[in-house]
Amino acid sequence: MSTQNADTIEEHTVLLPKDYVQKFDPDAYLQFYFSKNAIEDGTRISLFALPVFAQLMLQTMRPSERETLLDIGAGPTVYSALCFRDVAKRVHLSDYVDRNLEVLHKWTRQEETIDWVPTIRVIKRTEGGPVPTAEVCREVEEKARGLVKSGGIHFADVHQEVVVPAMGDQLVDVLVSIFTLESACHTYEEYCKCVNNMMKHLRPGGRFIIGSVLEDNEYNSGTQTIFHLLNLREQMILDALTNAGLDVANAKKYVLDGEGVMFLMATKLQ
Ligand SMILES: C[S@@+](CC[C@H](N)C(=O)[O-])C[C@H]1O[C@@H](n2cnc3c(N)ncnc32)[C@H](O)[C@@H]1O
Repeated sequence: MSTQNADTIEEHTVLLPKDYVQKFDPDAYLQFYFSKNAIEDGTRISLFALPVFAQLMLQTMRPSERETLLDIGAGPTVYSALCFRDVAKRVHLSDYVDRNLEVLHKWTRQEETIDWVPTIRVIKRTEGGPVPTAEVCREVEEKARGLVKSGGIHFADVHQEVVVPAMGDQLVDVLVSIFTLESACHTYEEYCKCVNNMMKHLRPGGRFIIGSVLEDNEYNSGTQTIFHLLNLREQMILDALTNAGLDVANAKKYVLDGEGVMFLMATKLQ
């Protein structure tokens, strides 16, 4: 996700975790990562890993064990709801930035946001089967939208003891967080604390799914707005998850070296 190369090192401002509320632009982010061109140009590793995890959950958990899913730091994106539409009955999307939550609300009202069909096509390709028709894509999106309407759209702050206050005492069966903690944290100590905070929303025996950037210092959130990332080695993430009570030894993990990302699904120990 770095924007520098050796020949053209340019001075640029790197925004910090505290700048998300002021400076994160949901439209620029969606355009940069989820527009038709962006989806067709690059591999979205998440759209490969999440459907694989979804399939695994369908095979290993009874329907009654996977009713609720919470995505922490979803930003303006709905791809977790799209990927896990057959896994859960209720999907809760949450984020720190009100503008992101507004975009999610717009999507539930079927108002114009980004066109999710290119993303749905990639998800369907990962799931296998024929190239989906426009009607199939519409059904996938409608199902995901229904799940989010049954769940909710909530404020989240990973730095708080109670990350998503709107969840109250309700523990979820599946907790998802993609590219959020390394964006929200300055130090590894903070990171470990935030993992512990998040994990309080997951029931023992439930699944935690994390997507993380590895060993990078910054990323482009669209229109050359560069945000800081906490530089994490894989082992640092595994240690934080182990200490937070996850069964890391038996986790399902994808590390894509060329891409500098890791996706992992682990069970919360009883
Ligand atoms: C790189 S984006 C990832 C968005 C989405 N999960 C995805 O995969 O495209 C990082 C997200 O972290 C959110 N974030 C930043 N600080 C946060 C905090 N303290 N608590 C929760 N989320 C936060 C931002 O608002 C932003 O949506």
